[in-house]
Order: sequence, then structure tokens, then C-alpha cells
Amino acid sequence: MPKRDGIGMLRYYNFPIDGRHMAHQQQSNNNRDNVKVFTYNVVFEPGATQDDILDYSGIKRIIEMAIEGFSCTAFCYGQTGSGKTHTLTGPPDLFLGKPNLTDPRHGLIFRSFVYLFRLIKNRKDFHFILKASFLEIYNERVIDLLNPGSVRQSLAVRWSKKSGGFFVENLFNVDCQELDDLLAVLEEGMRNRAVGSHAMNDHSSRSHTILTVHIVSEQQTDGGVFLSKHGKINFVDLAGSELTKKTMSAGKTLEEANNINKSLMVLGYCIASLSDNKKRFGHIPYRDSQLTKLLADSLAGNGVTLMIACVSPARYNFAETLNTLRYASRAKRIRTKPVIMMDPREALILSLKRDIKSLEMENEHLKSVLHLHHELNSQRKHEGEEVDLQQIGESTNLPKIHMERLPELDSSELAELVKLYMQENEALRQENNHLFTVRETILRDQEIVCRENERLLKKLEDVNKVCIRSPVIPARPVLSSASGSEIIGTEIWTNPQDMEESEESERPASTVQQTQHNDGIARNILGMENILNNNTVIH
Ligand SMILES: Nc1ncnc2c1ncn2[C@@H]1O[C@H](COP(=O)(O)OP(=O)(O)OP(=O)(O)O)[C@@H](O)[C@H]1O
Repeated sequence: MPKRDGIGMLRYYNFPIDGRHMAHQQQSNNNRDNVKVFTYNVVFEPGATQDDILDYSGIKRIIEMAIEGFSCTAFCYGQTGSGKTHTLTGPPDLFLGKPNLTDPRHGLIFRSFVYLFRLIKNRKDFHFILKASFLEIYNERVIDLLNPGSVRQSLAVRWSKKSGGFFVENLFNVDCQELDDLLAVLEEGMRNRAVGSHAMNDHSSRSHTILTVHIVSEQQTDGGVFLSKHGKINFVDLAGSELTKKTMSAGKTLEEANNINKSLMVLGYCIASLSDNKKRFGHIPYRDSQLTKLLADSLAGNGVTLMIACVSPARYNFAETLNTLRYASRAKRIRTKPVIMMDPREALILSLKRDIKSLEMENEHLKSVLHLHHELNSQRKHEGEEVDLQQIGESTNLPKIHMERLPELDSSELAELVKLYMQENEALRQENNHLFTVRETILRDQEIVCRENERLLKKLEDVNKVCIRSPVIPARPVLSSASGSEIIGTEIWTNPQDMEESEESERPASTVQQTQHNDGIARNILGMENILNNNTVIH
């Protein structure tokens, strides 16, 4: 059994072959070049149980995402009689009497509800509010399966500017505190949905159904703010595409089949356009059917969608199966950008809170850097060094507000606080930039002085070498009185006649001492410069 979560999934029964085998089987009849290869995230063989579908289809991850605030959808697609309803809800007789909760035939919806409540029970730090609705689209009319009324009045599908999507007006949304409430919604809807029979299925769905569970999760954050996320999960059981010749539909069933096929065709156009990189940003004909209006968000919005393609491997159904396989692999190419749905006011508060926190941190950091410079500055001043640094303002104009108090502020006050922080941080940034520029200049000066020092040291060495080699007549002070080893203002001269003698003769004390004496080297360098430029006579 494959174990990968994914958006595309294939289920078939009765015959042990998958989509790839199907193509190979056909190829023996036709040309070898006609082999069709399709790839899906998971392929379920006939032996797969309902539990396997829950474990390996990826639906568990989808439910977790719905709890985290994403808009999720799981839908079954395929020709009539291929097992869509069986996969989602199990056989229809499950809902006739009192349901047996341990029946292994229960489908994906029932199992997902159990899994959902298990997850919710484990997340004690959240408060959950669950609501469910169940509708069907029958002959392009939207009917509330939880409140169909005696005449099965249809509801209007409208566009919401606020949410930027379509919604069904006056649809019943039932509070579901317990698992039983959700199961009751499922049972009620299954009892009310339109079912008919034709040559290919005794219990054929004559409508598309959408069961939606809205999950609002509330959590108290560190700052005391309550954050709520609005996730949802749609379970969509599409009516099967029908070749009316095969189903031998007539009268009412024929009208139903035409409407089913028409809406599936529009769904096909939408999927084809969305999966084509050139067309996906163009016009998508969502408005051409009620089904695509209500699935628009799942197909291309900010949601996550799991598609389960159901096929019949019988040779008799080859054309329909190939169609479904193509449909599913096209749908697999659609890319959505899932986002967590939050209350806009709470999302604003959360983002402002995040801004304040990061600005506060930046503020602290900038202040500490400035403080460091300030200390350095005072130290230098103390040592008598002249440093031209700007004085640093210790105090700030920011109101000191504790994080716990933030929830009490309304969004305009929060925005004002963010503005103040931004102004203050901008000023601190500028001050810091100035200090860094000064620092850079000082470092550059220091480097120049060092280089100059090195140059002079080298010169000094050269001079010393010459002095050592030359016989030296004792130094005669010419400028101020020279003391000890210092040669400032000392004239050194050599007598050419004494050259030979000089090698044996003792070096003058001043020179010897100077080469051994490294203290006050900087002053010596200055002195030597003087000598080289003015007084020294070297023969
Ligand atoms: N995996 C399966 N294992 C056993 N029986 C199955 C399986 N899939 C489908 N069936 C049986 O096949 C019949 C048709 O299945 P189902 O009604 O689920 O098809 P459908 O795709 O929903 O058809 P329609 O589009 O007409 O509603 C049912 O009797 C169902 O119990």
C-alpha cells in the first residue's frame, strides 16, 4: 500500500489493475505506441479497505490543515457507478436505521469526523467551535439537505465582496459540539439527497453534494489576545458522468444526466484552464455552473484540495476511465497558495503585535550599540583624547507599555505605537550610522599612522646599519642637549681617514645604546627623520 499524502488519488475496484496496467491492457488490442501512462500520488487496489483510504489518501493531513485554519476540500470524481459515494460515505443502507458506529463499511467522511474529534480532544490549549452544512446541487438548483422544506426550495448563490468568494444564502449551519452532532448532519443529508436508479447503478446520486465543516479555533496568546482561525473542510461527492446511451436514461433521469454532464463539463474547463500555465491567469468560467461557483475557492483559491478519481477497470468502460484518468492528472497540475484564514481585525492585531515586538528588539539593540559608543567616548575623553562624537540622547519619547496591556489598546492606538517606534528607531538608526562613519574614519587614520610608523622603522633600521658600519667620531650636540641614548639633535659624522681603524674601534656609546634600546622608539623615529633630512653627514 503506498504511503504518500497527496492531492491526486485513484481508486478502482472489481479488477486488480491500476491506471498504468489499464493502458497496457488496452495496448495489446491496439498499437504499442498508444500506451498511456498516468501518475498519481496514491493508487488503491480493489483490496483496499475504507480504513486504508483514511490512512493513506492524505485526508488526515487535510483535516489537520483545516484545524490550523486552512480551507480544504476532498472530492470524488468519476463515471457513474465507479464508487464515489462508496468511498465517501459507504453504502446507502448504512444510513437507513440506527447507524452502527463500528461498521467497517463506513466511508471517508465518517472516519474523518472521528479523526477530527480525536485531534480536537488532544488540543487542550484551543477552544473549538464547529458548524456544519450540507447541500446538494440538483439540476442547477442548490438545496439545503438539512432543511429541504416540503417543496425543496432552491437557495441563491451570491458573491461576497468581503470574503471574495461565492456563498449560499440562508444555508443552515448547524452547531456541532459533539461527534454525534456531526454524524447526525451526515445521516440527515444522506437521507434527503436525490438518489435514482438507472442501468448502471441502482443507487445513483442524481446531484452533487457538498458537506462543509467549519472549524473555528480560538487560542489565547502570551499577550492575552484571543486569536481565532477559520478553517473548513468540504467533502464533495460529485454525481457521475453518464453516457445516456449506456445508462438508458429517459425523462427525469435524462434531464438529470444532462445537467450533471453539463456541470461536470464546466468543471472540466475550469480544471483544464487552471492547469494550463498560459490560461490560468485568464478568464476561468466559474460562473457557468453552480458547482464551479461553489468549488472556485477549492480549485484555485487559497485552499488545499484532495481529488479522488474513481474508475472502473472493465474494458466496457475504457473510454470513461481514460477520461477520468486525464481529468485527474490535469487536476494534479493545479497549484494553489494555501493561507490561514483569520479574522481581519485579529490578523491586524497579530501583525501589529509582531511589528511592535520586532521594533522593540531593534530599539533595544540600537540603544545598546549607542550605549557602547557612549562609554567608549567617555573613556577616551577621560584619557584626554579629543573625540568628535555626537552626544547621545539617553531618554526616549516612547510610552513604556507592557505586552500584557497590548490587547487593551484598539488598533488605532496600536498603529500609533508602531509609528512612534518606527520614528524612534529611524532616529537611532541615523545616529548609529553617524557613529559608524566616525569609527570608520578613525580606523582609517589609525591604519595610515601604522603604515607610516612601519616605513619609518624600516628607515631607522637602514640608518642604523650604515651607522654601525661607519667609524664614528663621538657625537657632538648641535641642537638642544642630548641625553643618554637619545640622538635627537645630535650630529653624527665620520672621518674617512679613520675608516680602516673604525672596524676595530669601539662604537660610540650613543649608537650602541640606541640599537639595543627600543623604548621611546617613536621619538627616535622623529629624531632620525630630522637627522636624515637636515644634519647627518654620511660619507
Ligand atoms: N471499492 C468498492 N468495494 C465494494 N463495492 C463497491 C466499491 N466501490 C463501489 N462499490 C459498489 O458499487 C456500486 C456503485 O457505487 P457508488 O454508488 O458508490 O458509485 P458512484 O460512483 O457514486 O455512482 P453515481 O455517480 O451513479 O452515484 C455500489 O453498490 C457500491 O456499493
